[in-house]
Amino acid sequence: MSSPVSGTKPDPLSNGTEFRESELESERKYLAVLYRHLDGQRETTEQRLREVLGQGIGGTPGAQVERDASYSMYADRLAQLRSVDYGLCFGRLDLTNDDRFYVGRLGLFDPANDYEPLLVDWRAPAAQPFYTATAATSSGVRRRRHVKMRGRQVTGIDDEIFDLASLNDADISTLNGEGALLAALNANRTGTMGDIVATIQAEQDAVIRAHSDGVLVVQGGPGTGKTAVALHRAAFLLYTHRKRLRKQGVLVLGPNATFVRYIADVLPSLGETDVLLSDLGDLLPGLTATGTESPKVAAVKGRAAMVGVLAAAVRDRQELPESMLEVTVDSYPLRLNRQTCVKARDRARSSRQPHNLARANFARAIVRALSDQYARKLGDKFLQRGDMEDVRSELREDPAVQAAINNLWPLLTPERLLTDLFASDRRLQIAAGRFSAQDRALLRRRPGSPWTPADVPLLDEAAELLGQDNREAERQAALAAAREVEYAQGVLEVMTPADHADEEVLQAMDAISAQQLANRYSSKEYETTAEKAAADRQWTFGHVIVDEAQELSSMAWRSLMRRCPSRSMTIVGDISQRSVAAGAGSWAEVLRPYVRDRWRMAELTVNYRTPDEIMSVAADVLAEVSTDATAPRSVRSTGVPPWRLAVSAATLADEVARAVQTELAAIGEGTLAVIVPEAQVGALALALAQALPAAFLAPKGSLARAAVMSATQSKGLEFDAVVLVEPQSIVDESEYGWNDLYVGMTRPTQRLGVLHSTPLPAALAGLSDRSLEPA
Ligand SMILES: Nc1ncnc2c1ncn2[C@@H]1O[C@H](COP(=O)(O)OP(=O)(O)OP(=O)(O)O)[C@@H](O)[C@H]1O
Repeated sequence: MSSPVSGTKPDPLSNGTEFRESELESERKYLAVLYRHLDGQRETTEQRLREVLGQGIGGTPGAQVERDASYSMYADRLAQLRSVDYGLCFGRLDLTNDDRFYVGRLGLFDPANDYEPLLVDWRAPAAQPFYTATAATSSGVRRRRHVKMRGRQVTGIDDEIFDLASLNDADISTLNGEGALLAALNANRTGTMGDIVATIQAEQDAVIRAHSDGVLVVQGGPGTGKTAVALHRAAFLLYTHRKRLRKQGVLVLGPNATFVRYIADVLPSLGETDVLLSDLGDLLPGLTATGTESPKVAAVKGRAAMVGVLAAAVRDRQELPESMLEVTVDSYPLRLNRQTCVKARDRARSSRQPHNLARANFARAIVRALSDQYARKLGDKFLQRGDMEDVRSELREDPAVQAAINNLWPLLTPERLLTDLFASDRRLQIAAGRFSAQDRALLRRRPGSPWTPADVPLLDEAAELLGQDNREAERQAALAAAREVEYAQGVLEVMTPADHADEEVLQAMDAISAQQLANRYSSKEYETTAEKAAADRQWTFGHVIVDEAQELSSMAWRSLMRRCPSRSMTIVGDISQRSVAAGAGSWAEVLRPYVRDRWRMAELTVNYRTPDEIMSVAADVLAEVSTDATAPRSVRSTGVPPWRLAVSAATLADEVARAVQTELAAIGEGTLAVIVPEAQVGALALALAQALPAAFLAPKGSLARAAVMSATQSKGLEFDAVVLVEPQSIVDESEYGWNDLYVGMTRPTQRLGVLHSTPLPAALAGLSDRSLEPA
């Protein structure tokens, strides 16, 4: 087995049991000290938080701001202190200059001893050698120790000694550099991703700690830790640039809601709770895109040319009357001819403002034209200077005038624009005339049907083109704020009964104004940056991380880039795992419109998930995807060959159920996926839920041990065992069928079995034939 983990092997002849025991004992004592400090800090922080919350309300606005800042500081610190209990400390570095320090999930200092560091945060520069030291470049490290914990108990230690000359027999008894990594990789999966903070490898560490300027692309095959690295990078950047990023926020974008749920625990386990995790379908505030559609439709919606289509669709809504439009005001018939409307429209368009904002210019020109006529009807020689302004404002409010303006230049929401466009052949013909009739037909959508993830970048683009007239929203917000103050006034009056109006006694009214009380209880005061960002479509983030980035369409990239004008981005993906036509053909092609060639790339080359036996067959499938691509090197082997079994179509569901049972028994506690052609997901999910309810159905709130899904749905996830069904159909089902098969085959951490009723693709010849095995 080859491994990127450095270190020397234990000498089986040495017997350093005593040394090992005494080292274990001393680590237990040290960890007990760390937990005492952790508990102490929790208590102090809880106390401070209670004090802030219990502080007399009121004071100057400055004091209030200060109190709110203290509140969020203590609340964040408490969340962090509570999140690190599990695996608080996982390593120790002994340096050649005899210094020693412990590495863990957060930094702890000893206030009684001049704030000496007791535990170094894994993200601090001092901790880096814990991840990067090798025998060749030891960076002054003599020993790297992995401390294994269960709950708060130290259960073991593994050492690597880099200064081989100093190695003694006792040292040898604690040696086993790869132990921690292999234990982590061999462990059964739980269904949600865990952090890898104790075992980050050197090539991953380089990506995690890379500087945050500009665009960094992280390309790596399946299982190379791209997702893990992306999440740890978010934690690292928040630690290193906390002030800036806390204010601006960090966005982590995943491919779908299942994936976002799968990774949701990692950052909190690292003490970071203020990162916005989202998928494309959830990127617009107030809208969840739950609809599904064929990849062909998504591909058309994802084209860069949709920018022009939407711009044309907006222009199409800035209409002109055929010849003459009659508007009756106060029973006077007023007329708008086409020429007047053309002028008003040109003037509004030349303001270069978005549609909804430019509407005011259009309305002004129309009202002016109508009021001139109206004044003439009234007899303008009787009008005084200044009367004209009154006439205009009267006309502006007149329902007939408003209806005329609305017809010619309607206020539009993004949803309205897209609904109308996709519901009408005529509108589509006007806006998307350059698309083929077939592609235009793919864009047709029944009004009211749910929005899909591919609609989201279009709605976002539409929102940009339309702009938002915030005046009404601001008016409503001011009204709501006034209502809050009024309510607070009422509360204060109740707290200050009239018959106790003793001047000497401090009453609530003296301590706080209604305005302050209203602010104090407005929930917005305590919103986190992630919450604020999630609620604001126009929020721009300090750093954006995109996972499975090969799946994003041109339109999705536009939406994303809009959210990150600084272009401080980490883009993580694998071109070979692309499964949609709208996705990326190459990173250069995707990034050129935004940063030209000013981006850098890091590659991850070691597969920590898929065992060597499975990966060598998957590599033959990868050769069908691309002759240039190289499969990542597996870090471990299991000795279990992946298998295949030919079955008849009639018995397929029964055979799959049987295979699932055998595989579940083989993996003990772990998780299993049945990966099937898209068209068979529904039928097989039903059959398996009936045949094996205990495995496929979970009580509410917990995860089932086994699930049926398509290869595309399995992207980014992993399972201890995978039963893959009808690989040839998976290949045939889509333009990117080989990519999908490659994704499906690289999901297992332990075992893979393939069942087929149609002939196997030749690339799977490396599977061992289970039907030849003795029963
Ligand atoms: N240094 C490490 N120590 C322990 N586990 C690791 C390490 N690096 C990666 N892993 C584990 O390997 C598995 C694969 O990692 P991850 O899902 O991040 O890979 P990926 O490159 O995103 O894969 P894919 O592209 O196939 O979705 C995860 O279980 C992850 O926790």
